Amino acid sequence: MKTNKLLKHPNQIRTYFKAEIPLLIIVTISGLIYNIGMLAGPYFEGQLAQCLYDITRNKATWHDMWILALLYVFVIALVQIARAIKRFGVRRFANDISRSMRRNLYNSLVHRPQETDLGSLLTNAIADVDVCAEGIRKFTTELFDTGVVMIAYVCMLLHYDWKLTILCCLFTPIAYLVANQMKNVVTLANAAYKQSASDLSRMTMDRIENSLTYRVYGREQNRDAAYEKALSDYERKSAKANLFEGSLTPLYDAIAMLGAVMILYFGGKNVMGTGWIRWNLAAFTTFLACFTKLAVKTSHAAKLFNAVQKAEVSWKRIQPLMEEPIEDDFQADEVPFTPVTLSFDHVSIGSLLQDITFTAKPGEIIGITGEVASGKSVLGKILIGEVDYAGSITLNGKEFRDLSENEKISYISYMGHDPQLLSVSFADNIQLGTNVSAQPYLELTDLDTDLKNRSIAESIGDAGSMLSGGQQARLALARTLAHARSILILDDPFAAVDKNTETKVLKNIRKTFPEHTILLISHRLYHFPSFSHVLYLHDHTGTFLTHADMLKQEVGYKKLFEGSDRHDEK
Ligand SMILES: Nc1ncnc2c1ncn2[C@@H]1O[C@H](COP(=O)(O)OP(=O)(O)OP(=O)(O)O)[C@@H](O)[C@H]1O
Repeated sequence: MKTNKLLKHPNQIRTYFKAEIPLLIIVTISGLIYNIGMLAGPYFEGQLAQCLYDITRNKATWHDMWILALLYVFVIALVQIARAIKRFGVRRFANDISRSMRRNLYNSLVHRPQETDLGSLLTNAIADVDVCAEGIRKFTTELFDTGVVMIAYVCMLLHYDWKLTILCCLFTPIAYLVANQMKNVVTLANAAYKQSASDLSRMTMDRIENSLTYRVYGREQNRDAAYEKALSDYERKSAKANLFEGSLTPLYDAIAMLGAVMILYFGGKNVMGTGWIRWNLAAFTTFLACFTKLAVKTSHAAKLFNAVQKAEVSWKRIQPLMEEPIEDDFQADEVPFTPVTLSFDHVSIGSLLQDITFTAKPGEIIGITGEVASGKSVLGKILIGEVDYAGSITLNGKEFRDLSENEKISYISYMGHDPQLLSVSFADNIQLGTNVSAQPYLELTDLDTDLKNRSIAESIGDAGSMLSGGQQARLALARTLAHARSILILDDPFAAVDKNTETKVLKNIRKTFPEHTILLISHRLYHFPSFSHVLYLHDHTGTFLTHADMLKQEVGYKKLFEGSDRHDEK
């Protein structure tokens, strides 16, 4: 049934079935009515044939025939209604499963530590969800349309003549074994065909990409000959693969239908009164019709297993991605501000950084700097739960790793390297669906000057494509500040901003957030002298001092600081 709730235990397939129990009951009932009702076809065909025979012998009338025909139409109509209900139910069931899987998958992916390529992971995972849902739909359909109906047909056959049933059904496993043997040949032919197709497209790409080189070096003729050879190979192999594949079903059907010869012979004897059992014409016709329908169904039985197999492969890929849901209805903006003291105590991140110890108090700005790739950004990402660490990090004495997701969110605001702007207006990018007023933050980040002739309701283009790098950075900063929590982590917020604007914005930040704890990661150190302390990352560790002391003690820091100034003078 349609649900907007995230399912608990999303990594167990039964979870999705459990959520759909009412729908499954409807599918089961309508599926049983439809598939058992399928027996009505052969039964009425037999009765009609018998009735016709009886009319010729004056044992029945055309009126009887009419009644029988009407009854037949009525029963078939009922069966078809059940079929429609079942089909609708199965579709709905598969759609619901697809929706639940997508919701849970999306939820676990957005709460996952940053993946290297989340986009392609999500694309592949969604494709797998589709295969899974389709597999479940096909399995449910085939379970009734093939599984249940086959059992019903076999029961019907056994009821009429069990010896003849065994005899004629013997051909089905033989057909299956032969088809299975053929399958290996078909698989080999298909593999050769796919290989040939891939060789051909590789050669085609090579001809297109390197045509100039081949022409300049006079190798075109040689390439033409090789291409012709690959083309002929492709034609031969594709014809072979198609021929084998196409012959599989007719061969299966031909062997399975040999059972019909048995029915004609032994069933005929039953009608003549010299067989194992006494039959009238109706029994003979019903038995034959039932058998032909069963033979056709058995040739589809493999579908049931194929559907499951395919879905299983996809499920195995997405299962590890399905994590327990995290409900997103938490509103961090509603949590009142509390001044926070942040302490790092002998924190290490693998071999990248060791023994980082410092304390940042409310109202302080800590400048974090270091050489390229020294781990500045990774350090900031610890506090958004993206990076594992050893040692201890406390917020007002509470261990960071013991906080719930929501507690972490309510303490920390983070602005990373990538502005991650949405393709909406200036205002919407800042507000993010909340009631916060955008204008003060545009002023705070000096964006209001840029917006003199524009409206804040104007779109910023695809992910901010209509803004300069500096404007993108300041808009991202405005958004972070509009949702400022106790600790602000700003990773290179002024990378694309000129010095004057940087000075102005920093002054505004100090004024607006006097009690916040701010970690400012930067390559540019103009303002570091005014910061409370500096954390300088070098040689896989960090030194924490005031700017003045750092200048005296760390030559590397001194060079960075002087380099920053010189760079600015240019
Ligand atoms: N979780 C992690 N554990 C260990 N190393 C990591 C982790 N994540 C990234 N790294 C590596 O750490 C190195 C430092 O990355 P980081 O982005 O923190 O550098 P940075 O000091 O911010 O550099 P830049 O000045 O270029 O911005 C990179 O080589 C990166 O591949």
